[in-house]
Amino acid sequence: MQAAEQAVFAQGLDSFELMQRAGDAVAEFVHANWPEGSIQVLCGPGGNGGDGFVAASKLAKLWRDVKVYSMVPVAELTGDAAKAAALWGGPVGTLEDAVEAPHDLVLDGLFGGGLSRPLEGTAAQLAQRGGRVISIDVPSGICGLRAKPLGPCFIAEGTITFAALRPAHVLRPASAYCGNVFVADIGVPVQTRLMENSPMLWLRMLPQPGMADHKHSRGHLKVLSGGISSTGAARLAVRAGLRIGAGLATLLTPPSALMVNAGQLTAVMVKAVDGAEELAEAIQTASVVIAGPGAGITPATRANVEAILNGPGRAVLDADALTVFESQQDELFKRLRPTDLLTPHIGEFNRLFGDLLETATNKVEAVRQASVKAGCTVLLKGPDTVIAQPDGGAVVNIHATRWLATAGSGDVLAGFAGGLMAQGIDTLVAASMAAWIHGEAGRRVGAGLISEDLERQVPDILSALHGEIG
Ligand SMILES: NC(=O)C1=CN([C@@H]2O[C@H](COP(=O)(O)OP(=O)(O)OC[C@H]3O[C@@H](n4cnc5c(N)ncnc54)[C@H](OP(=O)(O)O)[C@@H]3O)[C@@H](O)[C@H]2O)[C@@H](O)CC1
Ligand SMILES: [K+]
Repeated sequence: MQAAEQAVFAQGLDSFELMQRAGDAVAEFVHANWPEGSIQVLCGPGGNGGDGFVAASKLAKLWRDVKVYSMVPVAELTGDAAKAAALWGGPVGTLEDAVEAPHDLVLDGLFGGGLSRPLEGTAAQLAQRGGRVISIDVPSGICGLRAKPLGPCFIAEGTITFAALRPAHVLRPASAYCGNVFVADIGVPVQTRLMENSPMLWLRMLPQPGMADHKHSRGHLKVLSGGISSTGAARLAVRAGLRIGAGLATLLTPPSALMVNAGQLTAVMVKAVDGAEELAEAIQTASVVIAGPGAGITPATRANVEAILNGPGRAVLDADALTVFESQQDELFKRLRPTDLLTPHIGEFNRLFGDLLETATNKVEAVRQASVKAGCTVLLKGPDTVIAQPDGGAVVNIHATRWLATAGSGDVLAGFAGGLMAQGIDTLVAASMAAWIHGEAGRRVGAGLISEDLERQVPDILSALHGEIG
């Protein structure tokens, strides 16, 4: 049982009342989205099956052609599931009966939050049968908390869950089995610390200049360039940061790469810095400094990161700025400030945080634990990008496209985050905005995307978002 639900029961709200609300919401979800066809309702032995019985009763009242199959004989059901089964006045078949029975849709109410082991026997056979499935809470066979299948599992077109998303609804591999996920409000006052990224979370905080603003009041982003043969990554980041609204953007470059950088930048300023001491001086006026893209895994990069973390601006550390601390993570962690941001991909994450992805319950927990270790916000890039801050707040971004898996894509993301942070946005919020806008830009470009294309999508995306605000 979810902690929030337990809290509600402690307040005296009846668990069967919740089950009835859940089952009614399931029926409405099914009827609204799959208005035609006969429905085979599969009910398990616990609460998930109870929801199935309630939903079946309601769907029958909506004149739907419903047949119900229960994993255990109704007489053996106990508690709320037994009460729910009593609401259903029609015949109840066995799961074996369901295997060959004709139907158009399956409503999967076999197991939800109480799945404790892989599906076996007829349940496993039904899961692997194929066909159109709508799942209650999670597709049966998926562990909602660990966000992965325990064995055979249903593949749903749609999943309806209650009160709040579970990790399985947004994290791979489980999310791939859920189809479209709908969260029904059943009156549980949830204070979830896990959110799916969406403009709804942050639209009103999206920065836009006021009439009295000028370039100096909109934040100064500084990005550290790599050496002469690896300058492109930092340019991608700095242009992305300027485009997303930082008032000023400066590329800090080794003197040897000054000409190559200066030759390719116009609105972005370019300043030569030779070594960590000069860097420390150059970042005194920075709101945010980005380091890592193209930096190189060298003692110089490490000295530069240390200088940045001693400076006044917030830091966005990516790529080599993370890898350079591979065998001395604590040297990095002790310097990070709570408002800094790390943006590792999975390899960089493992180098910094060891086997957290293996040992934590799920990816969200792994990134939460990483953010506690680091003492700042951590964004783990992937098809399900997870952003977490040390107090447990976490956002998962699934607004993306596979075309974003290309060179330089992460540098642009770091630039978006840094550019938003430079405008004064809270780190977790800025990272969430950046991840969503990055995904949206990728979707707009689609096939053939190269990272240079992403920043060019920003004006239209920002206009659309600001249009929503009015
Ligand atoms: N909590 C609430 O307030 C609300 C909850 N709601 C609903 O309740 C659901 C959670 O209910 P639940 O806790 O009864 O768990 P559920 O998944 O139905 O079944 C557990 C049973 O299955 C058994 N079992 C497990 N794995 C098995 C396997 N592989 N093969 C065979 N058996 C297996 C397990 O047995 P055991 O592990 O003890 O041996 C136990 O008997 C939740 O997902 C939502 O739909 C809504 O009504 C809203 C209000
Ligand atoms: K289910």
